[in-house]
Amino acid sequence: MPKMIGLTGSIASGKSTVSNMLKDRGFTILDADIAARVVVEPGQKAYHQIIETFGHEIVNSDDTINRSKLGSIIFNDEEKRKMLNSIVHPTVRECLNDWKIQALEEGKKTIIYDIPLLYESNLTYLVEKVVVVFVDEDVQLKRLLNRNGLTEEEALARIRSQLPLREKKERADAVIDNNGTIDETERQVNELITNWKLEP
Ligand SMILES: CC(C)(COP(=O)(O)OP(=O)(O)OC[C@H]1O[C@@H](n2cnc3c(N)ncnc32)[C@H](O)[C@@H]1O)[C@@H](O)C(=O)NCCC(=O)NCCS
Ligand SMILES: Nc1ncnc2c1ncn2[C@@H]1O[C@H](COP(=O)(O)OP(=O)(O)OP(=O)(O)O)[C@@H](O)[C@H]1O
Repeated sequence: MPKMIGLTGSIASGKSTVSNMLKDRGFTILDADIAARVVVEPGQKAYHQIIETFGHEIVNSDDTINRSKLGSIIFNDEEKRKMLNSIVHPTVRECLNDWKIQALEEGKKTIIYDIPLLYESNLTYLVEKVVVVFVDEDVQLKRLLNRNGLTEEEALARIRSQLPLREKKERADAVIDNNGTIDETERQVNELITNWKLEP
């Protein structure tokens, strides 16, 4: 049985940065954000449910979901966020499970779940150990503003829609501090691989 590892953090804390480093070293990453994009493509079950719930105004002219519009609705309204989660999350779990089965068939020694809402959605049962990618809130806000072109108010609403990152840090089996340079983060990723004896 391979080692099952959870990789989490909060919005813009650096999960993708760390998971790309792990991918470069040959590790298999099951990415919940990617799964959440696949399951809302036109024709998929969740796609129709989202339109029934949020209306045709969140559909682009090419029939895809307008993620920016849907984001501005759900990050400002907890009830609507819960509605979207209840549509999307079950199909995300199914998608991740299909990918896991494939990775098992391929004989991988380590399977890494990259799940931003690992703690919020009580998914820790999927993994043996959790690593949290941590940044201070001011760094997180600055990086989120730079990356997504949101207003400060929109960025803060996104940060507050998740469990505080310091609480995730307290629950973690290991923490990667991503406040510093990319090189400093890379060094911690290498240490983690050594300490946990991880092999692809
Ligand atoms: C609202 C949507 C359309 C916004 O899309 P957008 O392309 O702008 O963002 P993206 O999907 O890349 O998500 C960026 C980050 O936002 C955070 N986030 C996304 N959804 C949620 C949510 N429901 N609750 C809290 N944080 C969330 C995560 O940290 C994620 O890494 C999209 O995030 C979505 O469909 N969310 C619901 C599914 C979900 O919960 N995904 C998270 C992993 S399962
Ligand atoms: N150590 C670092 N130094 C400078 N910039 C960084 C560092 N780590 C990440 N970034 C930048 O910060 C932003 C957020 O990082 P990343 O996309 O990896 O976070 P994430 O946790 O995957 O985000 P999300 O959950 O929102 O998708 C990106 O623009 C990334 O290039």
